Amino acid sequence: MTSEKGLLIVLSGPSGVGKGTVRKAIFDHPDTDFKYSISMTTRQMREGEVDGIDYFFKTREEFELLIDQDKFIEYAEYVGNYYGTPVEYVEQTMADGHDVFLEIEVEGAKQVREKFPDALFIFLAPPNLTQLEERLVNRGTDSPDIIRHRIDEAKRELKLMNLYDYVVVNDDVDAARQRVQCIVEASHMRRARVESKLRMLLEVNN
Ligand SMILES: Nc1ncnc2c1ncn2[C@@H]1O[C@H](COP(=O)(O)OP(=O)(O)OP(=O)(O)O)[C@@H](O)[C@H]1O
Ligand SMILES: Nc1nc2c(ncn2[C@@H]2O[C@H](COP(=O)(O)O)[C@@H](O)[C@H]2O)c(=O)[nH]1
Repeated sequence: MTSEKGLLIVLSGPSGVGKGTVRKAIFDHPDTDFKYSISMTTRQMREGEVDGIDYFFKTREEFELLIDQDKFIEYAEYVGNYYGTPVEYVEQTMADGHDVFLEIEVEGAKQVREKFPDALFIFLAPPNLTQLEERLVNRGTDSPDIIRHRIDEAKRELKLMNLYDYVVVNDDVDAARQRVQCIVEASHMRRARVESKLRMLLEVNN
């Protein structure tokens, strides 16, 4: 990495598209050296989830206090629960020179874009809506009502994919993992080129 500050990588997309699955494949891969920002949420813990690993689970009161204290770089209310990205971890980790990876929904990504215009925004898209619904049903974590709500949200979110730097279709987990890693690598190369050009220009002007 040539930049002192790490890159902020935002992976977003509708619920059930496979963001968590692709993220796990990325972090299980030996080439990956970025850090994952664990979000806070007020939703109920699912079977198998661990506090502090999957999320930091908070009550609504705790979360709202953190909002008042400006402790999030972004937060959103999604299908009845709050989700947010803790500011301290992200800023400190990037300042230490590490890339930070966020896996968040679309409204939160919009807020990150306003605060971090240099971040890299990747939209993970499903091959189609039928497969998206099948994935949510097969995952078996949500009631039919919640799945309907998430699909309604997905229809709205899919219309916003053109606001992203890249769209990756998750037709296959390993292929999607490779595409995301490639996009991050290309982004680093581009940053390095721009920085070296800038250095040259500054030398010429001095
Ligand atoms: N490429 C794929 N092909 C088939 N199934 C997939 C693929 N990617 C993920 N899945 C499955 O789809 C389901 C949803 O995946 P996952 O939980 O990773 O989605 P998500 O986008 O993180 O959802 P949420 O936003 O609700 O957390 C899981 O059961 C997962 O195993
Ligand atoms: N805006 C944010 N969205 C987040 C964050 N962490 C997770 N998420 C997204 O919420 C939905 C629902 O998640 P689930 O675990 O209940 O299925 C999903 O799209 C997540 O990516 C966050 O910090 N901010």
